[in-house]
Amino acid sequence: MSPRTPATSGGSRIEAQSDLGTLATLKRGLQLSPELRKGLLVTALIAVVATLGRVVIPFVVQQTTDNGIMAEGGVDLDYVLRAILLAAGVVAITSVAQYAVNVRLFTAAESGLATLRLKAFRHIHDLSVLTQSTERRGALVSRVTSDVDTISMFVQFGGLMLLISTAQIVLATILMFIYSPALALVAYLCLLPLVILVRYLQPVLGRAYGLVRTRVGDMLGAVSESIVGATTIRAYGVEDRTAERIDRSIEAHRQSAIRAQIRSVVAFVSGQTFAGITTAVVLVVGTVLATRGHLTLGQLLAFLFLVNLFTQPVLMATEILNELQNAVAGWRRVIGVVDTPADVSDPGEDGIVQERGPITVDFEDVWYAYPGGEPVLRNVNLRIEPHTRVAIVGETGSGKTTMAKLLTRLMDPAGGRVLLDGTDLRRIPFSTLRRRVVLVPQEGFLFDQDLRENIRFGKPEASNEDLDLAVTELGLDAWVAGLPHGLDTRVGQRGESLSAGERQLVAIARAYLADPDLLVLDEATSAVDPSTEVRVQRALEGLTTGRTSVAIAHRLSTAEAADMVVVVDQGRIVEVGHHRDLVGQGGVYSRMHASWAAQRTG
Ligand SMILES: Nc1ncnc2c1ncn2[C@@H]1O[C@H](COP(=O)(O)OP(=O)(O)OP(=O)(O)O)[C@@H](O)[C@H]1O
Repeated sequence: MSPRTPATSGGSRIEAQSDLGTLATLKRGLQLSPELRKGLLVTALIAVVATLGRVVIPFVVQQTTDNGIMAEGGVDLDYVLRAILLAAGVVAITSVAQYAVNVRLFTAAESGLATLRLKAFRHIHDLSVLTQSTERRGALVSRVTSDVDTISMFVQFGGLMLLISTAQIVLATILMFIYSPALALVAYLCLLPLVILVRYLQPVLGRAYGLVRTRVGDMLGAVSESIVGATTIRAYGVEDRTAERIDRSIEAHRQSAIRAQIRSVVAFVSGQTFAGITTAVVLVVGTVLATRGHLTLGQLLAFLFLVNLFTQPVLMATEILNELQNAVAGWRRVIGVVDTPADVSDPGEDGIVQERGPITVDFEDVWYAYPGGEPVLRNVNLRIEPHTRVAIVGETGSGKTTMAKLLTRLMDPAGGRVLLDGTDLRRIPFSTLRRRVVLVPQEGFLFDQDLRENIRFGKPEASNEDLDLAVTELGLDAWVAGLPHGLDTRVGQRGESLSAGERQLVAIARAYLADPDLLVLDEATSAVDPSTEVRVQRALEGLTTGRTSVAIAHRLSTAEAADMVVVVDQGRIVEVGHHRDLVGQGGVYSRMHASWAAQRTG
């Protein structure tokens, strides 16, 4: 990429939904959940058996009427009895078959959708932090929970109905044409408007249900954001405004749901009407044909049953289409996640595995721009030798954190390369990279477990002895001993029962246990009390000693203690050197340092 063209890179957006058509969506959905396809043919065959039973009943009615009740020489009771027994047997077989179809679909649906959930969750983790942040967390959660549920509902109910209905229509049609092609044609003609209506309503319903799914996502997004940000909301007394936002999203969902339901009710009622008309017309035409001798009484009765068998699925079709549209909308949104390309991809086995040891870092003509924005890093060239403590300083928004994100490969540069021991980061497998490079963010995330497990995140296989040793070496033993249950003290959700400074200590201990070759530190800006500050500084000292480290320094005391200070200004490196030398140069750093020193003494 030419350095002169504004470089935009990183984070592909998570699609609100994939733009695949209905059939393509179903195909991709089945591809993602192979369990849904497995054994489908057998299930379809059992469904045919289940339907066969339903079609046999009108046939038995016709036979019983024509050859039993209307038999020449009076009612043939023996014949009627045998026919009833046959019908009972068929009903029993039908029930067993229907049960089997249900269970098979149910099992396939649950297994297939569990796979889909798993794929979606894994993929969300593969996406860069930038891509993830294009969507609110709650909305992402809704994609793997409620959207997948709509698919499940369709596969379990709609799928069954679809299989049975198709078989029912085919078998009923065959029997109708055998009895009377003319009357069968009449029935078909009557139902034609209904088929046209269903085709017209399908896209309308699709759009309506797509909107409902989007609104569910919005609603969950608003609610989860308000829960996560509860402290800030309370602190600024903006509960009313937040409640209004949630009310609005709930109201928008209510309206879209009602609109979709009204459309589906219209579809259902029109279906009912056409079905009624069909039965009436068949009855009238059938009676005329019967009186003229073209149809027996038994055939006419059977026809009425068959018309019912025929209209039922067409009626159900609107409901099945509802569910299908709902499921397709859900599928599209899940596929939108799964098919978002991972912009930061793991080279895996094709990558270059590196041994642990002293590490050299190079930024080679690195450019970066957040999607749609101006470059925030331009032409960055930097070499960091092994065992060097580097402090990156600069005004807020100058691009320091962006450098850290590129260095830990949370994002890839738009231009240029970041190299570890001469190898492009993009060619190093994640497993190697995560072992060699560790980022200590400003606010490390603590899980609702005890301190021990939180620290162990740095190295899951670490023993309790390793943990105790790490705590002692970092000079944290006195602090741990002062906690109610020592290392077994629970930290609460996101570490809320610890102070900001204590959370930093846990993050430092975690990184120490991980023992990386390169440490990237985003220095915390939150103020902590003096005694914790001393502890944090001591622990940081222990953590960075003998290691290559890059600290995004918010306190210039960190820069004073560093081996090398890198000064960033508006996305460019403007000065590099030791604190001592830079202060004397009268440049950006010396001005920053002078104002910082004045603030401290003032
Ligand atoms: N996710 C993002 N999307 C779009 N722009 C971003 C994003 N993150 C940062 N920026 C922009 O990129 C520029 C550099 O940001 P960066 O976080 O690297 O600055 P910084 O020097 O670390 O600032 P600070 O000292 O305040 O942490 C800023 O102008 C910021 O607004």
